[in-house]
Amino acid sequence: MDSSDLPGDLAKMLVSEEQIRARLAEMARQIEADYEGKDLLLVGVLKGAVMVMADLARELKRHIDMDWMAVSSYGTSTQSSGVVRILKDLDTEIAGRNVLIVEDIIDSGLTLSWLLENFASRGPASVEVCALLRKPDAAKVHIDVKYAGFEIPNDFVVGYGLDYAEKYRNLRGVGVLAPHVYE
Ligand SMILES: O=P(O)(O)OC[C@H]1O[C@H](OP(=O)(O)OP(=O)(O)O)[C@H](O)[C@@H]1O
Ligand code: HPA
Ligand SMILES: [Mg+2]
Repeated sequence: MDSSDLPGDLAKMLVSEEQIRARLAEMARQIEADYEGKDLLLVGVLKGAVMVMADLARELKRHIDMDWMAVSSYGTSTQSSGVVRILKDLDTEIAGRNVLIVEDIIDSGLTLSWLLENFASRGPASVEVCALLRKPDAAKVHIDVKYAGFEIPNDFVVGYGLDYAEKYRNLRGVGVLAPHVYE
């Protein structure tokens, strides 16, 4: 599906399915090299990170464990509420583990800053972040991202896991949502 399948809803496409696939493959090679010989637990942040997790995990040619945390701060808005709610906690203990948090996007950074603090208190061996998208101009807090896919402008985007009011997550690429949809 591309913007022509959703006339009017997307102002423009930003990152294509093919660009995402190629970038995730590059990131997977880096991750394989950095964690060679080490245990690795991928933690996906539901729901947005479902697509990134599915594609990144299948690119990795090594054993991994997977777990999920569900948090939400956007709800049906295009602005972060600033309040991160845990909807589902991890199923596994992360004490002593090498954790790689897998995210679709770092926007204000509030979700990850909260998650990193939360995880630090559980005594992991290491915690790093892998995010497909990042909006440098929207950052309210600085997040150290070890694996970053694409830097994008400060517009509300949808697709490849990212939603507006739960819709558009199934688009294969990422595009800017046309303002008339939410204004
Ligand atoms: O850097 P931030 O400004 O905190 O924004 C990033 C977070 O916001 C989105 O989640 P959302 O709260 O929309 O939940 P969802 O993944 O279920 O859509 C996205 O998936 C990130 O987790
Ligand atoms: O631009 C965005 N789009 C969808 N969800 C989001 N969550 C944070 N930023 C965004
Ligand atoms: Mg959302």
